[in-house]
Amino acid sequence: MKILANDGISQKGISLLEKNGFDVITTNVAQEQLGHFINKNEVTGLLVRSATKVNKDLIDACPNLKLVGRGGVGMDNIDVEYAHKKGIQVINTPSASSLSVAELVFAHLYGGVRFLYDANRNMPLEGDSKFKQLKKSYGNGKELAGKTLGIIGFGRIGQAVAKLALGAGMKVVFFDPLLDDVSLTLSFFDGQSVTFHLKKTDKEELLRISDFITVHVPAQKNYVLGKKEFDLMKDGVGIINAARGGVIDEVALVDALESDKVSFAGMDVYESEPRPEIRILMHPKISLTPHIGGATNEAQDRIGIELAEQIISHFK
Ligand SMILES: O=C(O)[C@H](O)COP(=O)(O)O
Repeated sequence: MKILANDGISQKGISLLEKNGFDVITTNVAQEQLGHFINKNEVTGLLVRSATKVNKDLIDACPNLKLVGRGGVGMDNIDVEYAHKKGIQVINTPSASSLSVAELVFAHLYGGVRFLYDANRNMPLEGDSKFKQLKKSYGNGKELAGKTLGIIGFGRIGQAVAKLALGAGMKVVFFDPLLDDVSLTLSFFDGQSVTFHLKKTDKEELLRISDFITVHVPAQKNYVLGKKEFDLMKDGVGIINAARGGVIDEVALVDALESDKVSFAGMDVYESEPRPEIRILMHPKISLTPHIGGATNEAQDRIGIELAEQIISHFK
């Protein structure tokens, strides 16, 4: 059986598949040529990340496709319902990248409260006075410890973020329409553990009391944070979006940054991807990353292995 990993797959995933008799192709075929390539090479399993779109057109063009695997969490680039209708199995790896996304959220948070994104851009090549001036302008940083982190969406990634926050000495509040109380156990390297019991907070209350807000929900039809929500927030709040573009209204976000309602934003995903709007790209109070939440060696290894194991058990 031939598998095309069109957006790449870790070597560990490839090796496991090959050891079990699968033929793995790792070429990146352009969207327009994908249907032709799949048919010509008799590919029956297509693996993707977020770049390749598995839409109705592609599914219709590939009648011999039996499985689509998403290396990652979000399935918004796959027409899952239509694939199922055509008898195609669709799989993903819902938990393999949670910790990596959570760590990126913290990279944005720690970077935000100490102005790292701006300091990097502005460090002078020479000149004592410019250095002194920057030292002063970045002289009112904040500690995360003791502050309140509001987490909207409390699935695997939201909970992984919460664990890091609790470990960093933050107070955590969460809102998730599907959950009430959650117990989280933090395990330490020496085998000790601590369990925290968290109660769901009302969304409005979360917006009012949080010093930082991070969103961890799937792709949405409506904004989760727009003008109405920004208006309710504390002055100087920090905002993180490592979930999906379209979850936060970017026009309202830029307005809130300009009025100092929001002090900084950390963004890994954009309403317009892969080319974010220029006002987002150039904004001095936004820390930007190019959709790399799950892009660590560890997460990609776990993803590759999990995909391979699911494929092996499905076809054997
Ligand atoms: O949904 C996901 O798993 C993340 O957004 C990662 O997307 P990527 O696989 O394109 O990096």
